[in-house]
Amino acid sequence: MKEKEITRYVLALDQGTTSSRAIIFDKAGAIVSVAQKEFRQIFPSPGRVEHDASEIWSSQLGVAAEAVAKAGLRGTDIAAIGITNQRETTIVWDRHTGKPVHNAIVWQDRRTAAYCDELKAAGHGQMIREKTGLVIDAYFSATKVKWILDNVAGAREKAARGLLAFGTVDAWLVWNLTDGKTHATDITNASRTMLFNIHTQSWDEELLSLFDIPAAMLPEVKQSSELIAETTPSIFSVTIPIAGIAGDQHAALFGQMCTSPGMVKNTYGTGCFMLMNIGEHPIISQNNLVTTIAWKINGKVEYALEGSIFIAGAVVQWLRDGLGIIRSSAEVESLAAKAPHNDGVYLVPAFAGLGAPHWDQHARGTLVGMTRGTTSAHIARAALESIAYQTMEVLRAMEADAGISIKELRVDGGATNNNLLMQFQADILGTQVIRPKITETTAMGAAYLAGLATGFWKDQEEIARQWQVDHLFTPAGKEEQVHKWIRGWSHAVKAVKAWAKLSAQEDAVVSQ
Ligand SMILES: Nc1ncnc2c1ncn2[C@@H]1O[C@H](COP(=O)(O)OP(=O)(O)O)[C@@H](O)[C@H]1O
Ligand SMILES: O=P(O)(O)OC[C@H](O)CO
Repeated sequence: MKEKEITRYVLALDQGTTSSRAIIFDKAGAIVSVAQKEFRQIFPSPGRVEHDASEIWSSQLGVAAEAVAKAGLRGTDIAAIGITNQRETTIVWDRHTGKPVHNAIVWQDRRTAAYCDELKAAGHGQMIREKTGLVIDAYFSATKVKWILDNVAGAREKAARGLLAFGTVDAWLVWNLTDGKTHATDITNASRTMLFNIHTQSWDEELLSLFDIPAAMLPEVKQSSELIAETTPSIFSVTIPIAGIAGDQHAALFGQMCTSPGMVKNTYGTGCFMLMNIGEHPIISQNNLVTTIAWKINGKVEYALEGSIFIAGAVVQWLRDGLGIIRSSAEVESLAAKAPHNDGVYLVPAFAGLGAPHWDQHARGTLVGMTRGTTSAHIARAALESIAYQTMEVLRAMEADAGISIKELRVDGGATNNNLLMQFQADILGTQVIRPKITETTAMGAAYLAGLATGFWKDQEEIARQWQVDHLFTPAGKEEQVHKWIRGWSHAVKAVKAWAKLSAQEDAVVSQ
């Protein structure tokens, strides 16, 4: 008798800034089950953001088990695991005990901003840009690793003796999934550390020496789609191959099937991250974007241009948790709709400085244009619009760098559920905004990368057929009006920068 074919699945672990998620996909690319757990955001002082790395691991492990159980599956049903993660967030742990020596320093954390200013003043910007594709900013991992080595008692000495390991969140998960047997990251995560040369595709000695980081701490760099390790049997009762890893934005680019040069996606989560596939030849941006590795598959590296916006969906969380004018993120849409126009009110949510294309570490959030008639609806609208305006600035920079006009923007992430925001986005861009049926593109990208490596999916053509449109937002703004709105936004950003400059000058005088 012919043996019944066993249906198998791919498990994606999506470790985000605010929650850990696990999603199981079947061969048709459909979601079979999802489990999610939020974890603690730790704000030790203004500008500092930390996570408890043990909580990252325990929440991720918990949701993985929950997703498998919810789908009624066992470990043997999982063909492969793909990992995708919040990027840049830095963890240093003791190789012997497996315990972190400090809380994870999150990508949003600004504690190394002053040191970054020193690096710029000392003229390292050009060299770092050429080698890593990045601009000097506290956002990337290098200065966070240095901070830990400089500030945790005994850490520098232990690191020099090879007793400490550094990793971004993917490496931390791999270490724990393999019970400390594998210390590895993938090339996309490596490309966000500011220690990795994206041209030679190796850790860079000059950068390691500049930041005084011992090479012995670094993980091995793997492709985004290959057999990286196997999980320790105690987790799922069997060993499962970890066969795909990519930073969340790179995974989303893949999950959106932006696999040809010129294709662009924007993810609207805590922050907004726009990536454009630029193919096999890295372009160094002339417009303050960063160049990053999109993925490495079958020995071939492809690159992307990226614009990172630090505060997007987070501005909605601030309306909910900080101002208390909405009870849930979803409520922002109906509140904003009560104000048909912004009536001149602009919110620039530079709570963690401004990312691309401004890169102003000292900028802070600003609300301008209020009158006695301003209501919470105007503020909600201004908050949503700020997400779209910031996206517009990045898209224009990308068009200038690539020398093309972008005709379609594929979108995903939590805030894309907001139709008012998506329509406004299309209006001010004059570009079609396309929301796919499955907006879990990050997890999907990680699943695809893992499934391709193990032969679960045959090739990229097979998975490209699975991508489907849910909604297409067509620009409907009147040109003159749109120009007026955009002018208002530009003035608001100028105000933020002027304020940041004045406060930086004042700080300098006070500290003299
Ligand atoms: N309907 C909505 N309108 C606007 N923002 C929303 C809406 N629903 C969720 N969000 C925002 O989206 C973010 C969550 O999206 P998600 O993709 O899960 O983010 P992350 O992966 O960064 O944790 C939150 O910041 C939340 O405030
Ligand atoms: O966790 P997200 O989705 O907010 O993404 C975080 C980014 O990877 C930071 O660069």
